[in-house]
Amino acid sequence: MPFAPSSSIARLPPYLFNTDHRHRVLTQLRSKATGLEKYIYLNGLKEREPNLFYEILLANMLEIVPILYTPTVGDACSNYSHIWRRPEGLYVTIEHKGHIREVLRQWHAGHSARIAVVTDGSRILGLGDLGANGLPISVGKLDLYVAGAGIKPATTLPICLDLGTNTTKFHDDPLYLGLRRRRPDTPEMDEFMHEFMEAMTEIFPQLLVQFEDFSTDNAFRYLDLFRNQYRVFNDDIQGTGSVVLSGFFNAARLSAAAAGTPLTDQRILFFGAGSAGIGVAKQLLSFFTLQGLSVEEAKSRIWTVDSKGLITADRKGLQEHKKFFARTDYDGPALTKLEDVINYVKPTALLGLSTVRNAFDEQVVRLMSSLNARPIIFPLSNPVSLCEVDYEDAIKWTNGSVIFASGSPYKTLEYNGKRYEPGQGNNMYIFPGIGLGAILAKARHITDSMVEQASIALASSLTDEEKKADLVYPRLVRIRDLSCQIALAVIRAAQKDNVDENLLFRNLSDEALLEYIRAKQWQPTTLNHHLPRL
Ligand SMILES: NC(=O)c1ccc[n+]([C@@H]2O[C@H](COP(=O)([O-])OP(=O)(O)OC[C@H]3O[C@@H](n4cnc5c(N)ncnc54)[C@H](O)[C@@H]3O)[C@@H](O)[C@H]2O)c1
Ligand SMILES: O=C(O)C[C@H](O)C(=O)O
Ligand SMILES: [Mg+2]
Repeated sequence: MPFAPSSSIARLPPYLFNTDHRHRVLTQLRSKATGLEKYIYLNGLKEREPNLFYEILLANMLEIVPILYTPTVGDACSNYSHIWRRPEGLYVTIEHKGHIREVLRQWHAGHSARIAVVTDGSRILGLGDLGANGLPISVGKLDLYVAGAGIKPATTLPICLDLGTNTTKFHDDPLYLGLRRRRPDTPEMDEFMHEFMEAMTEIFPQLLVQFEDFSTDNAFRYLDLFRNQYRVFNDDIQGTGSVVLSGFFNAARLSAAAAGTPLTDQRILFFGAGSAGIGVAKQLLSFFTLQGLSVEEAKSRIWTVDSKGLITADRKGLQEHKKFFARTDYDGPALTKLEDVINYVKPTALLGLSTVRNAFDEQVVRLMSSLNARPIIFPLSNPVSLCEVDYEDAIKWTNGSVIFASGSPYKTLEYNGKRYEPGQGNNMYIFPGIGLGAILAKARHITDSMVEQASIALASSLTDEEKKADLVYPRLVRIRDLSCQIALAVIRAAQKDNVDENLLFRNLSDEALLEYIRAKQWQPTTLNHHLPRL
């Protein structure tokens, strides 16, 4: 009789227990030729061995976050219909209108979701309307909730709303996974969104909803419509505002050390006036008023530019979200070239949220450098292929004086024998901590002051060593600790605003609450999980 293994253990290679499976996984990952292959490999690993996946992610944040998240997640979205392997999240489609509750109820069986990231795929990073291909954005943000804030994986819910797409090439792609139709008009979409939010709240009463990568008009409209009714926030408006304020605050401190300009005398030029640009401008305005400026004084420190040039109040047909910061004090000929705007404004800080690759060219960067001992230049558009200026060029053209943070990651580099370390001004530093704080406090709403306090907590978290290295953001490897500090600030702000339902925290000291938050963070279990499942 030939030998027949009687138990599954016999299927394991004999020396497996003496090898390090983590090492094997990293070796396999690193052998993949492209970012997209690495992305596919990691998501397969997450499905097969979730504990191992999160353990490896936590131990190798700098290497793995840019694969699961920005910039590679942008490639994953662009190609999602072609690389799709298995269901990874929930699709709610416009055809479900009228029975969204039932769709959510089906998903709910066995799931107790606490945080959902919801996109409608209409403005994925700077890549435009990707329709049903947008799901990986929600999946990637939730990977960071788990890794960065210690939210339990089983309580996360990635959602893509498939309302069609206006990118018609997808309608003709035989592999496209979504509905082949154009997006609905505003009244129909509003009806859908109201039904969706009502159903979400009914089926998942504890749920926090993060809106992600909605096109700008809808991003502002649904935030305004829902923020006082449900537990929601918009990451691109509020998360980005909060994270950029933190970096700006630390950058202003560095620029003040070189030029003596007080924080409230900074002159900030926004290149790009969409959900992100205006979200950041509003956050800065609010911060300036906390520093003692009136709203008018604070507004006078901010200039915005869109594809038509400097935004002025006399421009015809200005979109609603651009009106507040439109300048009333300029009546010359339209300023359409960035260099002309810079010569007029003389900014101390230039923030890019425009999706225009290389918009900060050599002339622009040298001009900023000629105006400032240490120019603040933040090219924040994602992914890296849409970034307004590469780090190396910004260093070279300012002879190393630039204070820099980009939306997508850049590597540390050497220039003239000195080491330079870039900042990454990405909302990934903020949303995990806001979510963690809001969930623990059982906050009914996400208030402005919760978002603002998150920003201040992040800005204040630089260590002495990080300050010495001229950093404007803390190192990403500390994200779990940073998320605890941000969550603490968010909980305290929720208490002040009386939106917290978990009243027990009110009696705890900051030290005790911080300890509690730390203890609540989910950890991948380390027992035996490095063995493949049989
Ligand atoms: N770093 C981060 O954390 C972060 C967060 C959110 C968004 N973003 C990035 O910011 C970018 C913009 O996002 P959004 O939601 O505001 O998009 P959006 O489409 O609403 O805004 C883009 C803005 O740029 C302007 N613009 C376009 N072409 C221009 C040109 N040639 N000159 C000047 N202005 C021009 C548009 O008029 C618009 O005001 C995206 O790339 C997104 O990935 C980054
Ligand atoms: O997703 C990111 O990397 C940041 C931001 O939310 C964006 O839309 O670009
Ligand atoms: Mg986004």
